[in-house]
Amino acid sequence: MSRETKETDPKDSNIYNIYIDWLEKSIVGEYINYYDYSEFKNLEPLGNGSYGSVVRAKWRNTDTFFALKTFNSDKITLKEVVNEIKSQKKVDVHENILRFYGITKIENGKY
Ligand SMILES: Nc1ncnc2c1ncn2[C@@H]1O[C@H](COP(=O)(O)OP(=O)(O)OP(=O)(O)O)[C@@H](O)[C@H]1O
Repeated sequence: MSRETKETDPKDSNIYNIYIDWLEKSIVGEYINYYDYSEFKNLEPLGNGSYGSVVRAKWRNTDTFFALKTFNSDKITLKEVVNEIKSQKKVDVHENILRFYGITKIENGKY
């Protein structure tokens, strides 16, 4: 299936809306912390994974640093972002698993 066909397929856009709804309801219901992207400063690249790049960022005027993971929309669907968040919540009881703090939205509207 070509990319164009995929994007205009109403079935796909319904699925997309289901995941956008899940994400936005989780943010509004405060099940997931939402950080304004403008609160992150001093962005420095950390590495690249199969989903996209990871940067180190300073939060507000604190000494707290976060690793911000971005998802390339051409490689991953929103469904996979949501599934990653759900999986992370199930396994974050282990000390070797990085803690998931929350989500932000970059200028182009991507989470
Ligand atoms: N919390 C972190 N602190 C420091 N570096 C990190 C952190 N998270 C990710 N990185 C760096 O970014 C790279 C990419 O991370 P990412 O989680 O996207 O992928 P991965 O775990 O390496 O592999 P995959 O994409 O297959 O899950 C890592 O290999 C690492 O170098």
